[in-house]
Amino acid sequence: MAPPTIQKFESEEQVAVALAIYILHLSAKFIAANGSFSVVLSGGTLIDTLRKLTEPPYVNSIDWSKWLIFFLDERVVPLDHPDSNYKLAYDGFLSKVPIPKSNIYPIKEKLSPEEAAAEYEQRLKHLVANNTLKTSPTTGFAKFDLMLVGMGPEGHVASLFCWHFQRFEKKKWVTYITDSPKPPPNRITFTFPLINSASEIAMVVTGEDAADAVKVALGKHAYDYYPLPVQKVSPEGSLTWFLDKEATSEL
Ligand SMILES: O=C1O[C@H](COP(=O)(O)O)[C@@H](O)[C@H](O)[C@H]1O
Repeated sequence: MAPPTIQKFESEEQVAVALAIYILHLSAKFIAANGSFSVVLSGGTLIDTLRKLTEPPYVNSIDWSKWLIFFLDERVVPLDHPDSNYKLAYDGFLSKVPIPKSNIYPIKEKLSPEEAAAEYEQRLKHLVANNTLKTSPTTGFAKFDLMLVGMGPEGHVASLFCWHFQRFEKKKWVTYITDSPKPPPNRITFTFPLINSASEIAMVVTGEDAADAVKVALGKHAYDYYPLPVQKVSPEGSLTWFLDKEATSEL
């Protein structure tokens, strides 16, 4: 992987603007090259940081009809449950932009975590087989154009947590967890081989709660040891960090 690009901003508002410009350019680039733009959303604070995309001039400058939306991780709850990442994304972002409903891929409801993970993985493999999604020639996993990745204050990404074996998964594309340390306990999540097959990853991290984990991931001794899931984010494409002043306060 090429060294990550680290972009630091004075405020979360500036992060939101820079992120909108970055996504706008990638959207145009991938649509021109492939006719579509596959985007993977995290939940959490990321969704609010996408707000500029729903406003002029950005909202009118994007060909939303070509976007395909996937979920990096999901809580195994009904899609209208307050804990659902789909509901968070729908209320805060997807309902405000004209992405066709058939281009949005939420998890299937009423399945166990294990079944929901297997079903989502099968659906991704089907989309690769019918050329809706690309494959990484290096890893054989699906190759998404852009993953928008948030980070929890203790350094988790997606639903891949410290001290949980899912972060070492090598074969599955999507796995599950039934004892998430952050509620709710039942979740499905993309695995690191799938995450790291992406063309572009944006790590979007704001707020002082994240400062300690940012120090471990990006500070002077960052590469001496690898205790945090976020340190395993290492795509075959490009990695860009979007950080506000508070998140970098320990660097
Ligand atoms: O539980 C989750 O947490 C992470 C981080 O959320 P944040 O609120 O600290 O930004 C999020 O990226 C993930 O999608 C979500 O399920």
